[in-house]
Amino acid sequence: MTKVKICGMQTIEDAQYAIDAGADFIGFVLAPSKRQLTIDEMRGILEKLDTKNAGTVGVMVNPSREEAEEALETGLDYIQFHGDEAPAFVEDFKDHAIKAFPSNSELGNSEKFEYPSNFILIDSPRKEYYGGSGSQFDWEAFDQEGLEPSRFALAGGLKPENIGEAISIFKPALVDVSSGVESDGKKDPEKVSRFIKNVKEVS
Ligand SMILES: O=C(O)c1ccccc1NCC(=O)[C@H](O)[C@H](O)COP(=O)(O)O
Repeated sequence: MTKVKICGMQTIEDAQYAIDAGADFIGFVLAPSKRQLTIDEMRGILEKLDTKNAGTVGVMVNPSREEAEEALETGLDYIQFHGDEAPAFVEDFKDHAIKAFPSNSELGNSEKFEYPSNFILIDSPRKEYYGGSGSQFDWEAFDQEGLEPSRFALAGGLKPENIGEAISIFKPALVDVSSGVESDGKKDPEKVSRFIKNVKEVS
């Protein structure tokens, strides 16, 4: 079954709602973003959250080794490396790593899959920030050759209305959403529930 990550959590209530609605992973953005949290703010949420049914992910862009280690020390399960991190850097966080690439990355799929990470996430091209744009990339033009299905994660403009089609095209192991489950810039419980329900229905 396709797993679901709901990203861009900013409050305990939103994070707990997503977990209780069936999210497999919840994400906190620790990089420049309209959703950015400090490590201390994220720690404050994690301390109060019942996370036994979901993995927790901190999204970082080109962090130093010390910053990534500090984030993991809060009890996070994974760091999502959303910048231009090298394979050797990600290797040091093996078993706790998701590596993201924009769909227009110059790296071939086999080079991406050489990264020693739990998931390889394909997101839309970068805009103002490195992720969370809410834009869908050209699914038909994207070459899936070389993608390793058990580690392939899909993001970029996903929403309750298009997630069924996305799963039928890509058959990803994980789907990741932020903007598509928001209204007026805040997580919308109805959209979060509908997104998760639609994923479970088709996978
Ligand atoms: O969400 C952000 O604001 C963000 C900013 C900088 C780097 C990464 C960011 N998000 C990472 C995610 O995992 C998002 O879920 C992913 O980019 C998809 O976002 P969306 O297109 O809004 O669903």
